[in-house]
Amino acid sequence: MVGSVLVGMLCAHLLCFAVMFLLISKRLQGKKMGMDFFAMGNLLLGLAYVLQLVEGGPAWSMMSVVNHTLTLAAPITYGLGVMRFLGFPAPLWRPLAAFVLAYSTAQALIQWSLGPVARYAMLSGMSALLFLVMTLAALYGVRTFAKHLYREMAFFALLISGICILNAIKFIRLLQGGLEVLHMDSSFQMVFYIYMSSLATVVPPFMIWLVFRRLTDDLSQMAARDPMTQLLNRRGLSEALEQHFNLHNVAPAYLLLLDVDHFKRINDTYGHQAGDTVLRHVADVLRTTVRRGDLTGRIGGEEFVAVCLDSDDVGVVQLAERLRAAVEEQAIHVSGHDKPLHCTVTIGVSPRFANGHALEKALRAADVALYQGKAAGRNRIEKAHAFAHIAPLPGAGASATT
Ligand SMILES: Nc1nc2c(ncn2[C@@H]2O[C@H](COP(=O)(O)OP(=O)(O)OP(=O)(O)O)[C@@H](O)[C@H]2O)c(=O)[nH]1
Repeated sequence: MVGSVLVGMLCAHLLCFAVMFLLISKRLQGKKMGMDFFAMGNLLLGLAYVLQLVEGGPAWSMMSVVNHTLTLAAPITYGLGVMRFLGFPAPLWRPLAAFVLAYSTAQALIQWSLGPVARYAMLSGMSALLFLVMTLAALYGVRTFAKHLYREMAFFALLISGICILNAIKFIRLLQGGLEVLHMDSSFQMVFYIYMSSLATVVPPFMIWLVFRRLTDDLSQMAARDPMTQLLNRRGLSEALEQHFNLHNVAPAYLLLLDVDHFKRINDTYGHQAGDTVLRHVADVLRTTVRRGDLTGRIGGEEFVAVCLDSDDVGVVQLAERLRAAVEEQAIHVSGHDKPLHCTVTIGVSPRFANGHALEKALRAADVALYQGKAAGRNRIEKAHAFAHIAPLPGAGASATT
């Protein structure tokens, strides 16, 4: 009786959260983050437990075959959902259909050749194996593809390793004691159902938390980046610099302000779309030319920024020269035009500065140098005077610059 109540509650949890996952996945539209798969997984497992309740105990029937197949199809679907969440393009229907066919056939063969105990043991053994693979994948993910979800993946691995262990114990007990073990009110089954009910209560809010985290991460990424080039915007640069200087003992930085020469002429001659292609090209050059760890941004129409971290007066000018030469040398292919375009940039270099608050001052200093570079003929590098010679921005406090 108690066993049936536990299984009934488990069904209710699974099916309710299946509906919730489905509603969330509908809301997420294009980027469902595996929520539709989790809804399907919960539905399959919920239905499997409904069948178990209806059956009452071990039996050889179509219902039992379907029950076993659904019980294993659910973790496969969850696994595929986790892959989706992590950004791998996992398909659902084909692997699921292939599994349903293969496992239903295997059940018939095992039942006829080895008997019912072997069929139930196969279910527990396969479940233990599947959850073991999922636990190992989660642990592997902690060190590799899901490093940013370190705590979440470790917690997930802990939870599912519990089901793995319980199924492994059930497998052994089935082989030793036969189908008696599966009696709904046996103490082992009670522990099993209580653990499953706890999981069915804990895991869905946990998954929803993961989606929420991903969405808020995406939002802050969007707020910090320029949508056209995916470089940092002014806000993103400021935050990244703050973070950099919050680390102890970091060397001062330099700011390079790049402006595409005669960009209005490019727009006017080739059109706005060609202008956008040129901007994306300059962004790519910037991204690929700076050192790993340096910051790159777009702060206005055709104005770009590189913040050179951990360098010196000679190194920063070398970087500026590399950037200038790379932009000048590379041809830009624009759709609708046979001949590739060429463009140049003028670069203003700020004096070095040592805290995140100095960004505005550094921009101002680099801008003055840039203006001088434009006046001197463009396609060149101009290094700023010391900050002391630059008129302070309205409202800017004294910054610890060097
Ligand atoms: N295609 C495109 N054009 C933009 C974008 N943002 C600003 N612009 C254009 O960039 C041009 C900037 O022109 P100016 O400020 O006169 O500078 P310039 O022509 O590059 O001249 P110099 O900087 O003096 O060499 C303007 O025509 C803007 O309309 C953008 O996102 N895409």
